[in-house]
Amino acid sequence: MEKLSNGVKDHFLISDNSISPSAPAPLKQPFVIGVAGGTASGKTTVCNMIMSQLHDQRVVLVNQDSFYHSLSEEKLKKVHEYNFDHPAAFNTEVLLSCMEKLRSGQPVNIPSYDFKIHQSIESSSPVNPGDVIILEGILVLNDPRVRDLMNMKIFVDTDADVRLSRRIQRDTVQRGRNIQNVLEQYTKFVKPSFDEFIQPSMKYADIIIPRGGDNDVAIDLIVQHIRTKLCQHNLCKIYSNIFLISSTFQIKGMHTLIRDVNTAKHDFVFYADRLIRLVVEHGLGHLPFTEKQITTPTGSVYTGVDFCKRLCGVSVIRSGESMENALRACCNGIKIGKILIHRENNDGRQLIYEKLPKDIASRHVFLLDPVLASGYSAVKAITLLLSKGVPESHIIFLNLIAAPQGIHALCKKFPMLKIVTSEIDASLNEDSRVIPGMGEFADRYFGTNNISSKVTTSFTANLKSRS
Ligand SMILES: Nc1ncnc2c1ncn2[C@@H]1O[C@H](COP(=O)(O)OP(=O)(O)O)[C@@H](O)[C@H]1O
Ligand SMILES: Nc1ccn([C@@H]2O[C@H](COP(=O)(O)O)[C@@H](O)[C@H]2O)c(=O)n1
Ligand SMILES: [Mg+2]
Repeated sequence: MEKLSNGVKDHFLISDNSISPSAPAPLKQPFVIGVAGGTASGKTTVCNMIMSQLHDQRVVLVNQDSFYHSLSEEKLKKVHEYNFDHPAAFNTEVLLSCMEKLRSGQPVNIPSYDFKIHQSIESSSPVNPGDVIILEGILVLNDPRVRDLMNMKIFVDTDADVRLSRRIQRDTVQRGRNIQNVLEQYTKFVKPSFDEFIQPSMKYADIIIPRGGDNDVAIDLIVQHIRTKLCQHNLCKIYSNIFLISSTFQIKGMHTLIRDVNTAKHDFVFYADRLIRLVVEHGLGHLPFTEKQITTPTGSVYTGVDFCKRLCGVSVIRSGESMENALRACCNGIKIGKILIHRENNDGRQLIYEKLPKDIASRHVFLLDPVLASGYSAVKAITLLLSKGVPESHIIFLNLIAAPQGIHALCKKFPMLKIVTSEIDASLNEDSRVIPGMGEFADRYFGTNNISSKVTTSFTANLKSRS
């Protein structure tokens, strides 16, 4: 890929939506990285290294420097009294608007800045959006509005003496300064502003890179992480507690069958069971474990792990009951509780019935419901589990299909909860049903398509009389 500053190789058009927990996620969002650090810490060097390793991706580099206010004639006369290291030196409104446009897939005109004349020059060619947007600058982690745009925040942490000596060299060679100017500016503005604004912004970084471009290990790890994130669904980039099983053609094939309106009950059950088993196995992988050593028949010692034993399942009646067999098959003798939640209208939910293990507070709980739609029922179920003393971090919600609306609702309200799902669907329709979805899961699994409402009514009445 050609080296780009404020540019990108190819035009790449994506949906107009921005990532926000309330808006439905578009199909593909660029991954935004912020790279901050003191002057001459090696930010540009680190960005160039990341870009060269991501040569097969469309990467756009945006410099915060491009958004410096141009100095007026009056200010130019007293340039030695101007603080270029203060947040007010930047036109952050324009920076935000350019970043929003790039994030939503629109090309933008980013100004170029000339350090010799302290003026910005309108860039003639538009910058196209990319798969990855890197925003680099001394103060990019200082303003919360700018930080909120980022999926990954990096701080390049290089020793102050090293930075000063590099700055003297760079500014005298490239930026038309003399040593006297550089030292005066450094003492008067650069260092005090570093201490007041830049250094304190380090606490917002996800990754701190000591020694900047010399730190190959850090750069490799960052690139690896970006590659992983680029393959992920947008919602997995936003929330760290949603786990989407990696798609394979087998999984896609099973989804094709269970989603097909013409699939007969027998096949629906067979393929739904296979998918449920995969989700359950994946969910089990999120349990804590302890190291265990055993002796094999050869007399050798094998160091392995011991499964977590304090578990239980809780199925949301009726569809969640379809997942019980898979859980029992994986965890012999596991206790399984039940919850029945009645849907009153689109957003109303009433808890009708609950039967939970008495000691549920001391167990890790697998909450079972094959479809996560609006999330109202799941919120009700999780709230019940929390009221019984189950720690939020001990609840793993297993489902086959999740709608973005349900994911936003749960992940925002319960950040410690884990959700394991096999596919994330596009949206909900006006009846709050998942689309494309697979229709009424319980009816298709239990073969109650025609008698569903009668069964549910009598079943609900029966359970009410039991409780
Ligand atoms: N690891 C390094 N070793 C030696 N010189 C470096 C190193 N990293 C950066 N430099 C030099 O230091 C100066 C500032 O680096 P740069 O990456 O532009 O910093 P920043 O973007 O943080 O101001 C440049 O002249 C660059 O070539
Ligand atoms: N006209 C200007 C504008 C900025 N500076 C200095 O540049 C530094 C930021 O750029 P880095 O590449 O070092 O991150 C900043 O510390 C300003 O002091 C300038 O000297 N003249
Ligand atoms: Mg730079």
